[in-house]
Amino acid sequence: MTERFSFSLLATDGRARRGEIAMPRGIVRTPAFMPVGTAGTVKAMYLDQVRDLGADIILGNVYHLMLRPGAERVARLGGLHDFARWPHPILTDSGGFQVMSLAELRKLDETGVTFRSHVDGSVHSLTPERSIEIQGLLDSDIQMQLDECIRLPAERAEIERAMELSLRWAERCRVAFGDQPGKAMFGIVQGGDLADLRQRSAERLAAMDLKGYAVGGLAVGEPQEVMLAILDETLPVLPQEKPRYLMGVGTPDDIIKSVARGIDMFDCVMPTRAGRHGLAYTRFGKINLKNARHADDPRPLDETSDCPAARDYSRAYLHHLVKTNESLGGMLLTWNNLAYYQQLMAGIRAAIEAKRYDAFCAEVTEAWAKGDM
Ligand SMILES: CNc1nc2c(CC[C@H]3O[C@H](OC)[C@H](OC)[C@@H](OC)[C@@H]3OC)c3nc(N)[nH]c(=O)c3cc2[nH]1
Repeated sequence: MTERFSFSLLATDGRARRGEIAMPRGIVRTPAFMPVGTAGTVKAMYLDQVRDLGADIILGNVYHLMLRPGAERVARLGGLHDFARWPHPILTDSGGFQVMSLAELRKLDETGVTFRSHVDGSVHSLTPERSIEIQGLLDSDIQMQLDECIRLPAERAEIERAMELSLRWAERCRVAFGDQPGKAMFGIVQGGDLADLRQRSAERLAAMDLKGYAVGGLAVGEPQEVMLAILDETLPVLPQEKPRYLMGVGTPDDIIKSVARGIDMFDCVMPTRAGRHGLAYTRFGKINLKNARHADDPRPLDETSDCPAARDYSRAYLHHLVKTNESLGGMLLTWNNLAYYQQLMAGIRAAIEAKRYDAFCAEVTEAWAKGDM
């Protein structure tokens, strides 16, 4: 067991990287998909199941947890790991994105952001220092800086203002985080869709010598090719020996294309949220179990899978559960979807080790296109 946070590159294949993040609570195999555990729970899953699927790390969220049950209360109860019974690594987002997307009546200035809770209208404020303090109270292993993620399209002046503010907040978070050898604080690259601002943001964050870097401001509705072009411009400026985390991404296709450009970590609500809405992610692409064509189909989603939700239940039964809005429908499809995402990540890691990543991408893309009619 290691006392220090460290990242090691084990293999590369082109710009794709196979690595490991080591910290006191465990090892994260990269490229990694991090199930979203917003309020200390991966919705519709037992965390033992999440672990059994191969997840090395899950996400938590300052915004949700500071509102309910409150960061000081979680700290009094032993921190998020004890509270949620997840003894492995946890990464927490800083709350900035959620304030901009969920809260009402918010005011943002140099000091931070003041907002009304979307839950009960109570007024709260988040500064860089308070966000890091909350993440410390949660005992989070990887803490994100407070940043301002703006919606695209936006004027250059607005993108530059938010990017520069996020850089000043990164420095304040770095000071507030201090020296915690077993934990990490990641900076978040902003700069919208403007290559020169993205590179300036990445260079200034790289100069802060942080333990890892996220690429933010993406997966906010822009076309995939715009996202990938921004990665092509931004990643070469970030240090090769530090982990890179693409926030909020994405579909299986987003993931394989972003790994090819040098991303190590991903998070996305898609597999869990889609599962609750009747959508299954499989080796054959997406299957919408609401569709009547499944009503008499005795086949499981994927008889070759080692996940019971994919292997042991007929599509007819899953269709029935989804149509009758039974809780078990969302539970089984979430289980299936997270299993598929972790199987995809395991395949990605093995392909990079075997230096056959391009062939792997061609194989999975062909299988998605062929479907399973
Ligand atoms: C979807 N596209 C997407 N998500 C971005 C998140 C939030 C990730 C966040 O996205 C949900 O919150 C809303 C998740 O909860 C539902 C959070 O999980 C705990 C997750 O935290 C890492 C970003 N967070 C920050 N701090 N900065 C960003 O620029 C940014 C960009 C994102 N794009």
